[in-house]
Amino acid sequence: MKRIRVLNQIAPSGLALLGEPQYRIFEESGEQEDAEAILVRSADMQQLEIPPSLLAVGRAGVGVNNIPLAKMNEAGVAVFNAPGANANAVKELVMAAMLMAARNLYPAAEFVRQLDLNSDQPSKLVESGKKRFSGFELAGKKLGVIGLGAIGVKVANAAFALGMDVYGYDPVISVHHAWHLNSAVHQCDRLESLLQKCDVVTVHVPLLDSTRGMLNEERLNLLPTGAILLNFSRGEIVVEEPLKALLEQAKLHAYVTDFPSAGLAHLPQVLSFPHLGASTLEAEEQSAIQVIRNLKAFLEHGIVQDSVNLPNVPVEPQGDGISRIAIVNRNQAGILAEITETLGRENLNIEDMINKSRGEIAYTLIDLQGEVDQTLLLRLRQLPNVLSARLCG
Ligand SMILES: NC(=O)C1=CN([C@@H]2O[C@H](COP(=O)(O)OP(=O)(O)OC[C@H]3O[C@@H](n4cnc5c(N)ncnc54)[C@H](O)[C@@H]3O)[C@@H](O)[C@H]2O)C=CC1
Ligand SMILES: O=C(O)C(=O)COP(=O)(O)O
Repeated sequence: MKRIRVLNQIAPSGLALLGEPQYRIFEESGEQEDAEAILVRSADMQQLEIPPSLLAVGRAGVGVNNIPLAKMNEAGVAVFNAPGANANAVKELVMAAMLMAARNLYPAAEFVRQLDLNSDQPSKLVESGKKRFSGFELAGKKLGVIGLGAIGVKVANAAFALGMDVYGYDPVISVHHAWHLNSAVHQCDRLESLLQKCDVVTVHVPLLDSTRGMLNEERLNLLPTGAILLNFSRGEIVVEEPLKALLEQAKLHAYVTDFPSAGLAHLPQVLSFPHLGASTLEAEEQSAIQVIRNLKAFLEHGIVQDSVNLPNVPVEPQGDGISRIAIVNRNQAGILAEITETLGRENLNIEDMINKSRGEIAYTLIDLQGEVDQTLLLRLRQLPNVLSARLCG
């Protein structure tokens, strides 16, 4: 039985794929030492102790900044996410946010909530108040999309359909996403040129060392007066103090974010949501199902698909009588020879073997004739550059 620890609420339709008797799902931290896999959404795992039994982490969503990736690499633990699974949910919220900000919908609705509609002439109150909330149309305005991945491409295409003139910045765009981007989207080679010209700017990059504080004082100051900034990516991508100053000086029309902060949330030009981007039934189900399928394929057969730290190794298992060993190792010269030598000493005949690397880490999948015992796995784990070794199944 494989034990799966769940750190956040995961869609039941996904968890249903991990049925008994093969799997047992638990939440309590007391049993943590035994978990072979952890399922998580946004719970912070940075300080979590990694149990020696852990083989994999599944993030039912996209962002993995809550997971200590370097620590996972060092422990030979595979980390999976669900690329694209919640992109439509985020796109729809971003479009709603853009419209809310351009048409001042939140303060307008608040105004109506406070009106005395039982008065003699409620329509007079409505009509006299509405001029305070006059907004602008999106059609014909320039939208800048920073990060053209699963979400950015959908936002760019939807904005184009609304009649916006769309600019995109992504120096490392994938071929897959480039194929799906409307060809009318203008390409910006420099972030600065996008910021200078766009009336609305939306950011869709992952939180990495290279993107933390990417929208700093110098860059924020390039935004045209009256611009709207949307951040449904991560709070840390925008530097708060200069943004606050621009909002207080009314140089920006609005900041709409999914990541509320004490320093900004109280400002009238700020509209904050409680990290709602992926909180739809559809996105929650799709994310859970997608990541759990990949997690199962890894635990049961050593197959790697959509991992954020291991290379893709989509090799189906062979027939009966074949044992499969999965090894996560440092990507260093000589390690394969050490592994095959260790197997040779046990007279084990290799049927098939694949080794793929990704940065500092490599993954080796070996199909063998016959039985594999715990002593062999222990010997493999003791090799200096082996991070984890296990028998699949
Ligand atoms: N508010 C919410 O509930 C959600 C927020 N997110 C956030 O949105 C982020 C993006 O999600 P996806 O589009 O699904 O990810 P993705 O991986 O498909 O796209 C990210 C894009 O950013 C680009 N990029 C990376 N560094 C860049 C840089 N320095 N400048 C410009 N572009 C850069 C990449 O090339 C890639 O195309 C996630 O990492 C997460 O932080 C994602 C889902 C839900
Ligand atoms: O997928 C992401 O990156 C998100 O930010 C969504 O987070 P959540 O799964 O709603 O906690």
